[in-house]
Amino acid sequence: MADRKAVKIVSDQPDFLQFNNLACETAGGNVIFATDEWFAPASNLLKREPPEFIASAFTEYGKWMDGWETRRKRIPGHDWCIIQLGVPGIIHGLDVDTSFFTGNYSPSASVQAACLDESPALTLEGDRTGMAASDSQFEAVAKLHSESWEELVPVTELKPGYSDTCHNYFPINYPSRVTHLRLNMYPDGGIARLKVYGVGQKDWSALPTQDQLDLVALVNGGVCLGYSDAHFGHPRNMIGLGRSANMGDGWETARRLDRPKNLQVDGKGILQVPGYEWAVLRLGHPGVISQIEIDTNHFKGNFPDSCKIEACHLTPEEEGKYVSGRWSSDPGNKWRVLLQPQKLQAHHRHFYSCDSLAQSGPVSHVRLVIAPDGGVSRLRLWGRPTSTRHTSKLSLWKLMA
Ligand SMILES: NC(=O)NC(NC(N)=O)C(=O)[O-]
Repeated sequence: MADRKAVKIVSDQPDFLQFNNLACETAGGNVIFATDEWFAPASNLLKREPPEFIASAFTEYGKWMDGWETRRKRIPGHDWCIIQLGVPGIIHGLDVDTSFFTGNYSPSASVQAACLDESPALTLEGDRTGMAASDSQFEAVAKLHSESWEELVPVTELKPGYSDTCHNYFPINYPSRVTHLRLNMYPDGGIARLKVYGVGQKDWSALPTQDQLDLVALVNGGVCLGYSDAHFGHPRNMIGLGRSANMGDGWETARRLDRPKNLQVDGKGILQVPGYEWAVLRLGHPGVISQIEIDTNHFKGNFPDSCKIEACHLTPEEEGKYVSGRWSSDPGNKWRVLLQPQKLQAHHRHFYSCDSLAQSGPVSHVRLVIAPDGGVSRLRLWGRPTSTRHTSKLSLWKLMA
């Protein structure tokens, strides 16, 4: 399976890679305009799967490439595209990934950001035949919606798409909510993927307080802050849109090596094992949880035997203590059981309503514990936001050993 790739955290990788990809097509990200898409469409930038190279693949336009690739420019100007984020939010870092673009990568790029009320009504078309919109045409349309596009990344040289140079990481320190990005290539060329790492920011004031919603959903500002293991799939996948596409679209740990040689179960049929795995998530807004869904979709020979959920309410300052440095798996004994240990089934949606939940107060963080290991495709925490606002300050992400 192409995207079932081990998430191996290498120490020189930036912390921001742990946040959500707000531009991913599976989160609703969309390219709304590109100056030129001769060799390969800009929508490829937002694909979830890692870039591929197929040596024998050609189209009538040239070599098939898995990314956005424009013509060799023979007229003034440069190429650019506009991306509407699937989830508007605060951006903490970018990866301009040039994988497999070697003799045809874009030598330099810059990125601009805007917070637009709605998508610009771009009727301009970048195509494979004529010349696309000029900068002045674009400005005329975009300025109707935004005073200015802010520079997130100045014009910067990119590295070519060899396996050891393809990731061009840019930490971003920009405190405002972003809805759209403009990616500029100077002057032309190819970029495989644009990953936009950050945390969603929802306008909670517009929401009737009686509404129940999934408080941990990516689109509602949920974010994974720590985990014990993510060998096959990152826990952030659990808060993605809709049901999971495949096993790669979920949280999957490696098999624990401390499993007893002969397994035993207790009276409830739950395996007696010493080890477990965990993931901590911060809700988009503190709230009272009244229904939980744990979906093991696609995990058939590798679903966890059991799970439980703990929860707590932390202020941003308290959170800072646990997240700055290393997230402690036991933040000052603040965890309280929300869902008692439950036996799980393969490839199944498990629903737990208020009667099964052990507490009713407002919570801001949860810890999903699975035993001994395995995969969970989705976690949904349905509830009502409470009036206290959790200002999500930037959480420095660190992995635990
Ligand atoms: N061999 C190539 O990749 N050539 C060209 N690109 C594609 N995709 O065909 C080019 O000129 O950059």
